[in-house]
Amino acid sequence: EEEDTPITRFQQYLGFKTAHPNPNYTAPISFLVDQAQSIGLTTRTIEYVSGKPVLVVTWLGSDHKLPSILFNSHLDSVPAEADKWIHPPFSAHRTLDGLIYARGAQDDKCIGVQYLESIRNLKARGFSPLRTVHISYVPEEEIGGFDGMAKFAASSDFTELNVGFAMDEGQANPGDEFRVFFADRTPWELVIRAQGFPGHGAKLYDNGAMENLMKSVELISKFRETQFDFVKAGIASNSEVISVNPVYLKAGTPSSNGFVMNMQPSEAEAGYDLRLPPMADPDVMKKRIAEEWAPSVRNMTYTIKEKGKLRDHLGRPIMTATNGSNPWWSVFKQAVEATGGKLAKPEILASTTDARYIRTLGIPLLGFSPMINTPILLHDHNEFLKDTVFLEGIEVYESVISALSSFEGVSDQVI
Ligand SMILES: CSCC[C@H](NC=O)C(=O)O
Ligand SMILES: [Zn+2]
Ligand SMILES: [Zn+2]
Repeated sequence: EEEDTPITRFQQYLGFKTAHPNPNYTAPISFLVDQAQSIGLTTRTIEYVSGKPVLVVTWLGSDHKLPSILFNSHLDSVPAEADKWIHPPFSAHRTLDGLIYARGAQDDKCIGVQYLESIRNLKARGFSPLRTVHISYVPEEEIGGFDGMAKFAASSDFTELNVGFAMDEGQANPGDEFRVFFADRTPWELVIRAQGFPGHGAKLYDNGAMENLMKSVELISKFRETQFDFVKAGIASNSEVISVNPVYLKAGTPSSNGFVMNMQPSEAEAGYDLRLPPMADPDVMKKRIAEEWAPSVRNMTYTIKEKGKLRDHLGRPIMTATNGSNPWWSVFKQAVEATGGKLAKPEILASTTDARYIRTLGIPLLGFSPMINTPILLHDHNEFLKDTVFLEGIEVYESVISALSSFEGVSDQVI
């Protein structure tokens, strides 16, 4: 006889092969639709880009005029190198001590199932929400969300949801406090290119392309070091500084067995992953790139692809307040504390999620994945989540969803 419990349902969801570059979106969506309908929730699937569906699950509140609450998660996962895992990454194998191994166990299939399981329990207890609760399942987050949340957030469907407050994924904590995130860093893809005189490999001369590029590489490494030093000295956390990491180098004259070794090439380029915290000044960064990292006097050019915005339409850094000015913050905080949980100091997320598309609309959003006493394994080999941690997360969401959806708002504001 097949068991059907929150854990086996989690394992089922983890079994779908949702890794890039060919994520299966149909199977997990039909599973989620079945789950949602069995709980008595309505579902709607929308394709803004063909083959890349967005699922919206809805639990209607008693007051349709009040703004709704949205819980988001992504359907897709990063790839996994199966031969480097102790259990196959889509087997969702559960060890005797309760560790469930799967790509996506932490990032972020846990919350996708916990949202539904907590509503199942709230319904069973007879709870009914004042505000409407929506859960969204979006594709393509791991590759930037451009064909997923970016399109959804820009749609009239999204506007019609009338979202007043939203939650999205966060990260695990090896310690015993729940982490919560009020902003994401913004990614820039930076490519710097150098041109220079070609010449014999034996010749010493100025203005070779490689030489020009290497000067920039050194300058960028120095800047990277100054930022990293703030972290090492404990002055800032990883996500509060600007990170710049080289991700590829491209140069050389190809030959049949590698590269021609006695030619200095006329072109060379390097690619960087750059992340800026919301307070960073994008213009200062651009000036540094133009004047120091890729100056035309050294025959250099560059391209920056900004994969998100740092400022909203009023020029304010895109972040959610975690103080008295944001009433949702205290509702959330109290709901977590009501379960006996402790919240860590709110943080900026070092990486980037779909949360940025929602915050950009001016909607307050907190990143949160209730996983304490858990090593941070997202994008790593042997990603796992302990069964008891998963189950405790359901209880945390019961408290969070019931509190947020019951929040009447503050007297003179419709929030
Ligand atoms: C260009 S946005 C990239 C989004 C991606 N998100 C998860 O890892 C990240 O690299 O942070
Ligand atoms: Zn994620
Ligand atoms: Zn991820």
